[in-house]
Amino acid sequence: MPSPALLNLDREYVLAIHSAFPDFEHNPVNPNVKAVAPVLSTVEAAKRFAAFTAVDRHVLQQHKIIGIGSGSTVPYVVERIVAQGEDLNRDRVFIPTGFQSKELIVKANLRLGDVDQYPTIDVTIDGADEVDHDLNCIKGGGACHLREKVLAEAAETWVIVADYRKNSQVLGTTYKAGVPIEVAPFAYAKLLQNLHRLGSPGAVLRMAQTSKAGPIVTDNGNFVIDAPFDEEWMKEPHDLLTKIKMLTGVVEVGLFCGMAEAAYFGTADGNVTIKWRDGRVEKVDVDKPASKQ
Ligand SMILES: O=C[C@H](O)[C@H](O)[C@H](O)COP(=O)(O)O
Repeated sequence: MPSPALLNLDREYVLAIHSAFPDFEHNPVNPNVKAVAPVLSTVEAAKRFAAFTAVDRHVLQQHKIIGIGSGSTVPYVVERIVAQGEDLNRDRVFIPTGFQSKELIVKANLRLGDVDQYPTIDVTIDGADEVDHDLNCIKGGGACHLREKVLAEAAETWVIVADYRKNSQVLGTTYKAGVPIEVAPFAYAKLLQNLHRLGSPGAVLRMAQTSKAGPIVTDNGNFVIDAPFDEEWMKEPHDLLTKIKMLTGVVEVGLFCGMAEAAYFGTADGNVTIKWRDGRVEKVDVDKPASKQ
């Protein structure tokens, strides 16, 4: 297993540099070489601490089939898994939730598999757009939620990693774009009408932002509708999920309810808050060895 010192060194470095030079960006590859690309802001450092801590606790020696989720925190998950060493990773198979995670797995020289070969996964670690007090999540900001939900269901343990901005009481507090809904393309207009009638007058088809005219198309060839609902709806995400899922033409809804074992949030001060399924909230000081927490 990687040395905790790897994590500690980075934390001290990031905090020291950020207090002295608030605009300084951290190079996680080699802190002494500032020009060599990727750089870490406070938010990026938070994502990395969350990902590292979650991998250390949940991707264990006995785990051989591992799901890799999507989003901006997941590259750090792969970084930490790679740091566990070739001996451990040689016998493992990694299942992606989409194009991004497939690329991460392949580029890290890890063995790629698919969920149709491995319908039971030891552990899947994934990002989220927002997580509520009960570990219900909004996912699908990157349009990956269909595959993500299949891998979440397939996993014996499903764990979320994110930075502090995603940690909420009620879904929709910080992620305002609405509930991502993957839909069959030919059904989108009827579904927009039905969603407006259900209680989301602001529901819209998600359009490509750059380099493509028209709607975004998912890895599965479908469209995505973003449907904002008010707080009363979002307080009961499972009811909302059930209602949306019943609409004909819906492929999958980006509400993940009652699925997570734990959510790891990197905090702005360089530590990690863990919210567990049973309601416990644990603060992890990444400077201290696990035995002293
Ligand atoms: O479809 C995308 C996934 O659900 C992502 O896990 C989610 O959008 C979080 O992504 P990010 O970490 O980039 O905000």
